[in-house]
Amino acid sequence: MTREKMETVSMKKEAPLGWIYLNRPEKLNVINEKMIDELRQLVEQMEKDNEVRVIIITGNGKAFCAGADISHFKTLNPEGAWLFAKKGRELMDYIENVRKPVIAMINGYALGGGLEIAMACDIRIASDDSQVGLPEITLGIYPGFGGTQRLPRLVGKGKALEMMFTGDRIPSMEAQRIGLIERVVPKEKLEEETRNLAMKIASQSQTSLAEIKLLVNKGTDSSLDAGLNMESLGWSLAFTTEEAKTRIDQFLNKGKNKG
Ligand SMILES: CCCCC/C=C/C(=O)SCCNC(=O)CCNC(=O)[C@H](O)C(C)(C)COP(=O)(O)OP(=O)(O)OC[C@H]1O[C@@H](n2cnc3c(N)ncnc32)[C@H](O)[C@@H]1OP(=O)(O)O
Repeated sequence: MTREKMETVSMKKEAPLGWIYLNRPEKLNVINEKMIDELRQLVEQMEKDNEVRVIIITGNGKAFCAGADISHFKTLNPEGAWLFAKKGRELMDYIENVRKPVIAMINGYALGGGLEIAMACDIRIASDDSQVGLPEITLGIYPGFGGTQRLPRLVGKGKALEMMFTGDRIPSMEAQRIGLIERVVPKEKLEEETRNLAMKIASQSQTSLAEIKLLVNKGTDSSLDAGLNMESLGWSLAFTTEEAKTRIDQFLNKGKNKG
């Protein structure tokens, strides 16, 4: 097991899993520029590491992440705000497109930019005491790290507008009901359930995982016809991989190896 600690994030490599911790627990892991840089660095590092097959992002302490650091807003002029939002947005795009599955393990509040990180991940699993929301409107602003685009794609337009218009926090069970979170588990089982899910995914073909992720992400933003064509092209290539040949042979030969 390898561990690494930076100023605002830390990591634990427990191959085939790579755990990334947002690590400003005394401030509920709020996001500053340093965190954006360091989180990106760790995700890139794990993307390149062949021993890591699934990446998990979570928060240290009692929150996943309470959003962007509001104390930093006072110093922002419009140009600075634009640059900060751009940097954050590029990080979310990077997480969304990294060629490995990324799971958000939500351990408490996931608000504002924190929920935007979770929404850029592929799957969200949360403890039963977690709360999520986009409360930016209560500060006179609105989501700037992709929330106005990713939330409606996950929960539909009406629910997304309701959440962003009110800024209300919703419990994880409600978030699961509307399709924002995939699994809710008892707080004390969060890590175990996340590990089980991640290990199951990690046992699958890496090529297939990467292709499925790409097809779903690009396909949902294309016409059905374009998406189906992408699937057909990709599928025919996947069929020729050594891994597919081996797994298909294993399935076909399993009866022959019995008694
Ligand atoms: C320019 C582009 C921006 C891009 C888009 C992103 C925007 C955003 O994310 S805006 C921020 C959205 N988030 C929020 O509005 C949440 C604000 N926080 C809260 O409402 C509460 O802290 C809470 C409900 C999450 C938790 O309440 P509680 O359990 O009572 O804990 P405390 O309030 O005492 O928090 C502990 C500690 O953390 C500081 N803190 C919490 N959230 C933030 C934040 N977003 N920014 C800065 N600091 C935050 C809080 O001030 C406390 O600090 P101390 O007083 O020094 O202990």
